[in-house]
Amino acid sequence: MIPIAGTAVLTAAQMRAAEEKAIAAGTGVDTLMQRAGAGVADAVRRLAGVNEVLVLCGPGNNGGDGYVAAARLHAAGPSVRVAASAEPRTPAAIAARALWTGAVEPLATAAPAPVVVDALFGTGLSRALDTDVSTALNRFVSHANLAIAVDLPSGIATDDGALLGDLPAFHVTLALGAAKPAHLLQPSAVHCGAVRLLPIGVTTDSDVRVLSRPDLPAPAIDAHKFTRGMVAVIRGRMAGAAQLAAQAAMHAGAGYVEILGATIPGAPHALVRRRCDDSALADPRIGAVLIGPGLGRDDAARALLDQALATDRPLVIDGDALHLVTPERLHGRPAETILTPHAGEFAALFAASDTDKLTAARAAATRANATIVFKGPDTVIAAADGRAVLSPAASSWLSTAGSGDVLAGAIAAMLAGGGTPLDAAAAGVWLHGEAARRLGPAFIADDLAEALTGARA
Ligand SMILES: NC(=O)C1=CN([C@@H]2O[C@H](COP(=O)(O)OP(=O)(O)OC[C@H]3O[C@@H](n4cnc5c(N)ncnc54)[C@H](OP(=O)(O)O)[C@@H]3O)[C@@H](O)[C@H]2O)[C@@H](O)CC1
Ligand SMILES: Nc1ncnc2c1ncn2[C@@H]1O[C@H](COP(=O)(O)OP(=O)(O)O)[C@@H](O)[C@H]1O
Ligand SMILES: [K+]
Repeated sequence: MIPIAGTAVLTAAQMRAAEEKAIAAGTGVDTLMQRAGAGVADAVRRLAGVNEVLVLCGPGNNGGDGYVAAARLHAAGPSVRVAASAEPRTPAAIAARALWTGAVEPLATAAPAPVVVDALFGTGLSRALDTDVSTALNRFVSHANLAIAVDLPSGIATDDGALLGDLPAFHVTLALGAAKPAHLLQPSAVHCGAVRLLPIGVTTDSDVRVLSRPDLPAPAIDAHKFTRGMVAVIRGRMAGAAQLAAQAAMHAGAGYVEILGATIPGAPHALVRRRCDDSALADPRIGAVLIGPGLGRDDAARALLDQALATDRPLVIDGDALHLVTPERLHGRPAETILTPHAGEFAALFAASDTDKLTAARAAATRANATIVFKGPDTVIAAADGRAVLSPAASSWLSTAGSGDVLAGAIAAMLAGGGTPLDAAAAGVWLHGEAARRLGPAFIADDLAEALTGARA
């Protein structure tokens, strides 16, 4: 049971390919199922203690994992019962079923237990759950003190996180072999509870990974303010938003932050103010320019955006600027670009799409030749080369005005500090989430900007 931070994320097809590779190399599916079932039994025993366990088994290999786990749990001591939705159908699941010597109760009439283990369906789910199955699953989970899903909560679409039925929420999900997009994308992720990885000896590789704590060392002994990263924030119509972003960049660790345009009274003394002209933007020491927070969408805003796009400095584009730019305008830029849209800005920039958030973000990154931070309760970060990072759900208290400005400032600081755009965006998202976690409930964006200092430290 290991945390999924930093691990590879595989689709159902990629997982099957990894499984087939292992099988071709001599590790049979029965061996993989034994490893999976043993890992599940071990995790359940640790989490459930002496409480009675009810294992729900489906017809495929997810059910097979359930039978193996039930047999192993029984051998280890705890009281275990098994209920099944259908007879096992795959050879491996049929063999696993034979290991369970106790009764197999019908799903509809089985009594609940304090601990329920859902091994009904995993990556092979091909359609919505039948109502009788989802009714039974809800009944068991609502009566349990602890609900554990094997690989995925049954009824969740592995690759896009859609809910194929009326699903309960689980406390823990044990991802077998690798995390899947559904463990991180909404609406499914919230049904998974805490996701833990059970390695099963299958080599898993992917361009998509789970967000992890970035490596952000203290400044080098010979560091000075410009080597730590210089951020220029372009002020637009609403100075407060740009100032919030600038403060966030400072608290996230940038060595020098300037606002291009007038500040407002009470701005931090450490914040430098300059006129926004071509020479200010051409300063070669600038590591990242940020435009968009509070920019406005009028002609003055368009002129500022033109200036920002013309610089040869790395650029973070947020907020209003995302309504003024087009993906095609970003193609010729001589330096890296990061775009930080929420769902509305994403739709305005790339047009609404009916694909899942990961696919949409990756396509958008390629189209704009930029790194995309597609924000929300399941933030997806995608690079133009196809790599992507999925963030576990951050605090829902982030749904407060100005928290996006803070994120943009944090990302600009990371970019100015010298990271690749994908690493910088991921580090900014991590710092933002960590600052929110440290604050607990009911904070405002100004608190969040300040809390970046603690998260960065
Ligand atoms: N990858 C690995 O390395 C390893 C994977 N392992 C495990 O295998 C799991 C994947 O197993 P799997 O492919 O057999 O699919 P699974 O999720 O058990 O369900 C398929 C069955 O359910 C049926 N069915 C589907 N939807 C349905 C519905 N709504 N309502 C009713 N029936 C429905 C479907 O029938 P069909 O669609 O053909 O009609 C088929 O019979 C994976 O999650 C992991 O736990 C480990 O054991 C070892 C290593
Ligand atoms: N329910 C939520 N759970 C987790 N994070 C959220 C949630 N709602 C918003 N966020 C995060 O808060 C930030 C909000 O950004 P944005 O929508 O641009 O706000 P604003 O424009 O007010 O600054 C984003 O980083 C987003 O991912
Ligand atoms: K399951």
